[in-house]
Amino acid sequence: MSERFDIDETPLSGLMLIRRKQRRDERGYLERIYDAHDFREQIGQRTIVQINRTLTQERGTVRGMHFQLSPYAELKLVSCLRGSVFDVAVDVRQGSPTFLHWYAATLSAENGLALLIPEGFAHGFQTLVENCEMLYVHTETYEPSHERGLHPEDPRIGINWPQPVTGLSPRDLAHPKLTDAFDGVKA
Ligand SMILES: Cc1cn([C@H]2C[C@H](O)[C@@H](COP(=O)(O)OP(=O)(O)O[C@H]3O[C@@H](C)C(=O)[C@@H](O)[C@H]3O)O2)c(=O)[nH]c1=O
Repeated sequence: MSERFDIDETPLSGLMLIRRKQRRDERGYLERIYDAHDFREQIGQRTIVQINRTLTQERGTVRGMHFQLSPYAELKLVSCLRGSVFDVAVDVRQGSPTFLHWYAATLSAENGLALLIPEGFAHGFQTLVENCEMLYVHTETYEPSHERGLHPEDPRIGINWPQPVTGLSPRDLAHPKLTDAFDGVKA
């Protein structure tokens, strides 16, 4: 039990839904984004190596679905600090009973929700309003040669995006759709 967070399991083992508990006073609030002690079970021996922030201006924009291959596979804590996003993780773990299942949560500053996404998941999101800011806490360095992606509209995954998918980057548009040959990654 943590004073700073609710940490809940999702239907996909290892993928955790986090809720930040704000400390409010007349000035506003303080909330913790990451806590090595509270997340010790999930983080294990990993270390935080980078923290990134993005701004996405247009509503409906999708970024994703991204993951890195071993030895750069990573756990990431994904939080929304402004706006509201439909945040999605897809299980791509070889042999997983929930292989290619997806889980989504609406993340916003107001609801204080975040996803803690371990190795073996692809991640992406769709902005539900304009000007969404995301904060990523990563346990591995960015290694473009080991980056891979799933197409956000891959019919084999069937993510139920709340809005038409727009704003894909050239890289995300080029993600190939899955074939039977894809049996996942070692997590
Ligand atoms: C991810 C990343 C990108 N970059 C550079 C590469 C490029 O010039 C620019 C934008 O990169 P991208 O197009 O990959 O950005 P983006 O599409 O926002 O990538 C992100 O998407 C979400 C869904 C995630 O889960 C993140 O981990 C990350 O993959 O920033 C870094 O320098 N460091 C990084 O860690």
